[in-house]
Amino acid sequence: MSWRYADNNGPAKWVENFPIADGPRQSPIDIVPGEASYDAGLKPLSLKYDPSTCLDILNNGHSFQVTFVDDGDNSTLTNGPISGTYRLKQFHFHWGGSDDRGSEHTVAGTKYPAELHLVHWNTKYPNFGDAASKSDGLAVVGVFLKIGADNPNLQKVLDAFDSIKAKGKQTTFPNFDPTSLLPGSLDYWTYDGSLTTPPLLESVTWIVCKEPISVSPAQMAKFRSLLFSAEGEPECCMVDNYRPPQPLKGRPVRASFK
Ligand SMILES: CCCCCNS(=O)(=O)c1cc(S(N)(=O)=O)ccc1C(=O)O
Ligand SMILES: [Zn+2]
Repeated sequence: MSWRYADNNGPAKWVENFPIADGPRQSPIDIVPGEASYDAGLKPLSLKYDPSTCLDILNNGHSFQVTFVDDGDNSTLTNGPISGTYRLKQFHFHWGGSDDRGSEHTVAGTKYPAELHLVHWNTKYPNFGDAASKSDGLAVVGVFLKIGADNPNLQKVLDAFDSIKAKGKQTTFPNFDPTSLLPGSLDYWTYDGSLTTPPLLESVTWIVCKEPISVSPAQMAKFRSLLFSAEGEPECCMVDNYRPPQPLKGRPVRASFK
């Protein structure tokens, strides 16, 4: 099924092929800081990434992703709200057609121009695909991007875009350290949610950082130079690849900070 983000195949239509779209723990959500409850039991995040596990960068037709070797515990997420060890599988972004929108999570209704997602899977399961179907199978760390100074670490990712402009294009992307894309503070909100793209599986522990990282207007323009379309198809700019906030349905949102 070729889901996208346009009016005829976008988020409002996904429920037709993925009924879980109307499920009890869908993502993203609007995070209302005043309604989040501080949980002193929440541990700090432990993110330990090995740049040598970075493999390639791919335009998958709905975003681009940087994929990691996940056959060992080289790049992991531990502590935070989760128990056990989760391995980094890939990171990707969501962004808007202009700087006033693009993030999936919002903070008291505020949209950021983009949002980074670092996807990890629980090593209590044999592989990513199996984990993706379990209620505690995945943990995604979300980081907001805010318009400001040029981000030289992000620029390393954007410099690969000329080789992956169209859907299906892929190129090697060695020795990148995703730690360089994390904000100075790892204070976070956490709640139980889902994948934000089909199959929308309700298997994600969301960990959303309070502090954004910077992105310059020129760098945002570079994001918007990618294409949803494959080579030989009419060009369709990859923009507005975000799902809007979904009903909280009584879920608690916890804060790791006061
Ligand atoms: C077995 C089916 C799993 C498909 C989900 N794969 S994923 O890497 O977790 C993912 C997460 C997300 S998200 N926004 O982190 O929920 C978006 C896209 C993808 C993707 O596959 O491109
Ligand atoms: Zn995502």
